[in-house]
Amino acid sequence: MIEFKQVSKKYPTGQLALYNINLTLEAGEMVFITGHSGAGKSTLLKLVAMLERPSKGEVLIGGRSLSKLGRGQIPNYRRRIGFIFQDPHLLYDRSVFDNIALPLRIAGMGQSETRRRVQAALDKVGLTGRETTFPLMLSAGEKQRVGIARAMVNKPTIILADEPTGNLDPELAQDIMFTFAQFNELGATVMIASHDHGLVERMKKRTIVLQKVD
Ligand SMILES: Nc1ncnc2c1ncn2[C@@H]1O[C@H](COP(=O)(O)OP(=O)(O)OP(=O)(O)O)[C@@H](O)[C@H]1O
Repeated sequence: MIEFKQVSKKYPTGQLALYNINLTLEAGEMVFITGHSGAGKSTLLKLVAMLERPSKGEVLIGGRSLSKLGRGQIPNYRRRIGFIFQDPHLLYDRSVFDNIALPLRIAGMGQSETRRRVQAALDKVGLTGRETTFPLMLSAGEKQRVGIARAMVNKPTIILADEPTGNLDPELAQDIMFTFAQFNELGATVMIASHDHGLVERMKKRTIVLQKVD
């Protein structure tokens, strides 16, 4: 479902981030991407999200090369993707509800459907009842959960997470990984970049190790 065919990525600075990557993920799979700092984990995820483009080779989703997507099709494609970063970048002057509702409002969704979807997302990340709370009142783990709910509220078919537990203590980190596993069980394809080897091992999922290109 997600395929990398002989993909290399060189940044305009001349830095080669990925070299000749071949990789196939089945629809509904959950994989971890590990490797040392600078090995290209973030770059790999960015290529799937079309935040970067390959310098060589191609990335295919459902058999279709992303290079064939017209400019007008890119927003629609991105709506199928939930991207979670190490820092959830919440809006601090908006409530938990409004933070999670943001992608739906941007997509022009009506109020009652928005409310229903936000409630469902809150429920999935275990934050029911916190809708009116402001981010400053939340713990680091709760903030990350709000970020996850915001990424999930559009019901993405692909979830990309870049070091989503980097700032969290081990117990919270494990919790967050189980939350991703739950979304995976509901059918989403999940790719998580992490350098926490212990945590990745405990999750017992396929692990792809990237080597730094010299
Ligand atoms: N926008 C950019 N411009 C130039 N070089 C970049 C850019 N982004 C990443 N790189 C370089 O590409 C290589 C791979 O970076 P990337 O962030 O993908 O690795 P990573 O495995 O995610 O690293 P980390 O674990 O430290 O986040 C590194 O050498 C990095 O310096």
